[in-house]
Amino acid sequence: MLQAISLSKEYNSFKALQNLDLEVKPGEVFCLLGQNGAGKTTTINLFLGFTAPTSGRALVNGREVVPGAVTTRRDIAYIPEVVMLYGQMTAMENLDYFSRLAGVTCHKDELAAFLSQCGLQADAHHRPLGGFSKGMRQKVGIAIALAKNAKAILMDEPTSGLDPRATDEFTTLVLQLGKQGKSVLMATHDIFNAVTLGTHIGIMRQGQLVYTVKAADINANDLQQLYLQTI
Ligand SMILES: Nc1ncnc2c1ncn2[C@@H]1O[C@H](COP(=O)(O)OP(=O)(O)OP(=O)(O)O)[C@@H](O)[C@H]1O
Repeated sequence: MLQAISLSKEYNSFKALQNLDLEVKPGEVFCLLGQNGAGKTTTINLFLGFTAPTSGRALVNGREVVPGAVTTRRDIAYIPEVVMLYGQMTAMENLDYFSRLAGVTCHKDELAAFLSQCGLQADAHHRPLGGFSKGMRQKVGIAIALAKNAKAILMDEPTSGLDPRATDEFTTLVLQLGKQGKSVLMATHDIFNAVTLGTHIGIMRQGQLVYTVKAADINANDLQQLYLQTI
C-alpha cells in the first residue's frame, strides 16, 4: 500500500533522506524510530506529497505521489502531532465537513458511529472541538480517516504528550486499524508504544533506515538496546 523505492530528499546539499526502501502492506503498522532530525517527518511528508523527492519514488496503492496532485491523497489520511480542525465546529460538524471535502457524504448515524468506533464519548459528539484534549482531537482525526475510507494512515508522533490512559486508548485504536486492513506508518519516539502497536519497527539514523525488525521478534528492552546502539 505504501512503498518507498530508493527515496531520497536533499535540502540544498544536506541529505535529509537517503535511498529509503520501505513497504507497508495492508494490515501492517510500521513504526519509525530515530533521533531528532533522523528523517522520519521527511519520509511522511514525501508520502503526503508535501514535498518532492530529490530522487526515488513514493507510491501509494501503486500510484506515484506527485506533490500537489490529489490522486494519491484520496487513499491516505494524516494524523499530525496535534490534530488541527475547526475549533468552533463540533466533532460531528468537523467530521461531516472533512469527509465531504474528501468526496464522501455520510448519514448522521454513520458519522456518530465513526466517532464512537474511535472511542469518542457520545456526549462529546456535539461539543465544539476547541475544548477537546489532544487525545480527543486524535479520535476525531482518525474518525475522518475511517469516514473517507483511507487505505493508509500516516501519523507523526501521535502519542507525544498523551497521558497513559489516552496512550492506551490510542494503542487500542491503532491495533483496530491494522485489523481492518489499514496500512499505518507512524513516526514516534515511544519505544514501548512501537512494540505494543507496531507490526514492524524501523530505526532511522541520519536520513537512513538502518534496521527493520518485526515487533513479534523483539521486546521493548531489546529494542531499546538496539536503538541505543544504532543512533
Ligand atoms: N524544509 C527544510 N529545509 C531544510 N532542512 C530541513 C527541512 N525539513 C527538514 N530538514 C532537515 O532534514 C533533517 C530531517 O528532518 P525530519 O524533520 O525529517 O526529522 P525527524 O526524524 O522527523 O525529527 P524529529 O524527531 O525532531 O521530528 C533534519 O536535519 C532537518 O533539519
